Amino acid sequence: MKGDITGEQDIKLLVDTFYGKVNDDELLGPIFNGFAQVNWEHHLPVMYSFWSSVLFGTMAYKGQPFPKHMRLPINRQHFARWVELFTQTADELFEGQKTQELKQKASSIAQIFQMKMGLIGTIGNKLTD
Ligand code: HEM
Repeated sequence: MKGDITGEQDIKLLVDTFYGKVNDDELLGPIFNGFAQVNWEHHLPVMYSFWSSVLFGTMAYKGQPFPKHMRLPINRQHFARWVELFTQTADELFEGQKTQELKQKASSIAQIFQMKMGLIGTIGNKLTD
């Protein structure tokens, strides 16, 4: 039986598994590894601290997530794939209240990013395809 997300080890497993899928994905892989040339040794620990701050209020993450996304060549399809892979990863590994919270936070942050980028209007109200 799957358990819920309870601490740092679970977050590490989630993040590592998720970015493993991102790397293999034909839509998202080239954004991270081609366009943005992400340094994974740096990015993964940043993401551990981001999610532990969001889920457990650890305040380990001090950055500002949105600006890094502003200039990426991404549209609603990229965000839909990101959310799909993230949700899939969470459901494969965990279940429970924190897991629900995680998936909900991820999709609402994805919505906020898309609104700030002008890709969608208010939630669920698309401006363009
Ligand atoms: C199409 C969707 C997305 C793409 C292609 C994407 C791509 C990226 C890239 C290229 C970086 C910069 C890595 C670096 O070189 O430092 C980054 C950073 C980050 N992303 Fe995303 N991202 C996406 C969606 C999201 C979403 C939905 C979230 C939150 C739920 C998120 C959270 C973050 C955070 C916290 C950082 C670290 C910012 C920092 O350095 O402080 N991303 N992302």
